Amino acid sequence: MTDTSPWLLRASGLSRYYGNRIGCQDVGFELWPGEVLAIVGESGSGKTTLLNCLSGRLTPTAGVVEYRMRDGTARGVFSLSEAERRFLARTDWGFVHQDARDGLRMSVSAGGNVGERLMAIGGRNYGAIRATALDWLGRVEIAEDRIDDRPDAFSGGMRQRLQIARNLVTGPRLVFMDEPTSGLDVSVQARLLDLLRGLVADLGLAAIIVTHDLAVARMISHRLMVMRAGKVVESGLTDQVLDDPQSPYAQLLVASVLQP
Ligand SMILES: Nc1ncnc2c1ncn2[C@@H]1O[C@H](COP(=O)(O)OP(=O)(O)OP(=O)(O)O)[C@@H](O)[C@H]1O
Repeated sequence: MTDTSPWLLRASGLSRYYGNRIGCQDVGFELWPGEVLAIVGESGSGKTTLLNCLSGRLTPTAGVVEYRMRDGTARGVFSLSEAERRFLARTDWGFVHQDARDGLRMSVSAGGNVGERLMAIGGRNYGAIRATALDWLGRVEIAEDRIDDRPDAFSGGMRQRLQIARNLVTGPRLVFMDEPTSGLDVSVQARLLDLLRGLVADLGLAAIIVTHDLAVARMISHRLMVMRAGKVVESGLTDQVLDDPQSPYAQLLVASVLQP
C-alpha cells in the first residue's frame, strides 16, 4: 500500500550502542522534501552516529529509518537489499564528508570525479558526461581549465566544492553532510556555506547537516535538533531554538556561543 503522507525520511526509536556506551538513543523525527535539518551538539553527543544510522552506513541497535522512494512507497532503509541501498546512495542520496578526501577519488581528475557518478547511473556518452561535469564545476566555482587536474592539486575549499559537485550531479533528493565546512578558513567557510545554501535552495534538496557550529546551522537550516549524550534534548525551527531555547542545555549552548 502506498503511504500518501509527504515526509521524505522518517526515523523512529533510533538507537545505536557501542557495547554499553550510548551513541544515540531513541531518536525520532520526520524530514520533509526540500527541508534542511541541522543536528548540533558538543563533541561526543552522537551527531555522527545518528547521521551514519540515518544514511544507512551504520546499522542501528534498535529503531527504524524509512525513506520515501521516487515511486512514493516508504521503505525501511535497513530492509533494503545491499544492492538497493547502494543504488539509492548513488542516485537519490549524496553524502558530503568533513574531509573531502573521504568523498573524492584523489587519483582521478576533477572531471572524472564528477563524471564517474554519472557513469555509475548509466551515463555512457563521453561528450555529454564531460559537458555535464564542466557545467557542475562551473556551478561550484571551479574554473574550466582545472577539469583535468587531480583533487590533490586543489585547495581545501576547492576540494570541498568538488565533493559537492560530485554529490549533486546525479540530482539527489537528499544529501547528508558531516561538518562540511569545518577545517576551512573562516572566509572560505562563509563562501562555501553561501554556495551550499544557494544550491540546496535552487535544487529543492532536502539535507541533514551535522555541525558543532550554531552559526552554520543558523545560516543553512530550517530546523534544528540539539543533541546531548546521545539524546535529542530540543528540536524546532532553527531561528526559534536559537533565539528562544527552552531546555537548559540548549540555553547553555546558545549562551556559550554568544559570549565574547
Ligand atoms: N566506533 C565507536 N566505538 C565505540 N564508541 C564510539 C564509536 N563511535 C562513537 N562512539 C561513542 O559514541 C558517542 C557519540 O559519538 P559521535 O562520534 O557520534 O559524536 P559526535 O557528536 O559526532 O562527536 P564529534 O563532534 O566529536 O564528531 C561518544 O561517546 C563516542 O565515544
